[in-house]
Amino acid sequence: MLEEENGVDPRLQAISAAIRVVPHFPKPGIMFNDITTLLLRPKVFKDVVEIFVDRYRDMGISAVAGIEARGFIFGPSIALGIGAKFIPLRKPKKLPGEVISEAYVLEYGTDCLEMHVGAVHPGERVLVIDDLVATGGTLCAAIRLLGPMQIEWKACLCTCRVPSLELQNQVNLCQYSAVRSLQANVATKSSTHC
Ligand SMILES: O=P(O)(O)OC[C@H]1O[C@H](OP(=O)(O)OP(=O)(O)O)[C@H](O)[C@@H]1O
Ligand SMILES: Nc1ncnc2[nH]cnc12
Repeated sequence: MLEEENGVDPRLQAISAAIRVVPHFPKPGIMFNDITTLLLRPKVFKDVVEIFVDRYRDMGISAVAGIEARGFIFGPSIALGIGAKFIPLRKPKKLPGEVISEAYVLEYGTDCLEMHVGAVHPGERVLVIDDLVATGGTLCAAIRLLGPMQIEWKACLCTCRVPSLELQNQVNLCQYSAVRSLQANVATKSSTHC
């Protein structure tokens, strides 16, 4: 478990500091949170995975769904750490089998997520992983995609939250965690509905 100083996990500061913020990328006005700088620091990268593995192991989670592309960086390690399968939620026209799709609006564009039919079964406990939440549009799309599957439980995890943006209402109703949030601390919101 975590060694804590004043109730705050000391790893969180290092995780927050390792994420580079690049102004005006990919468009003027966007403060881009670049997690590639975190990936260059193996200890910090490992800490991110371990924080989520520690939190979600032994909770009967059978599947981790990672959102392309950056959810593929953290998701598989977390899945292996908790002994779950990994389900890629991919961008359009990448999956060869029968898919279900969900379109969504981003801070700087629009996109769509797809999942193979049969990847998850009713009653499974599923964790959704991405690198960060900005407007929450992507997480909402993942939740909408998984919604009809009648899964028992879902949570959305991210390494950081872009603090200047208001989350879409649906994400505020989701359970999500952000290592870096307004307080540069772990933020967790819970609800049974999304
Ligand atoms: O909360 P939101 O406003 O939806 O934004 C967050 C999403 O945006 C980024 O991905 P992006 O769509 O840029 O794709 P990428 O992972 O392929 O770079 C990020 O990895 C999240 O998936
Ligand atoms: N501000 C941001 N930084 C990094 N990735 C993002 N995806 C959407 N908004 C983003």
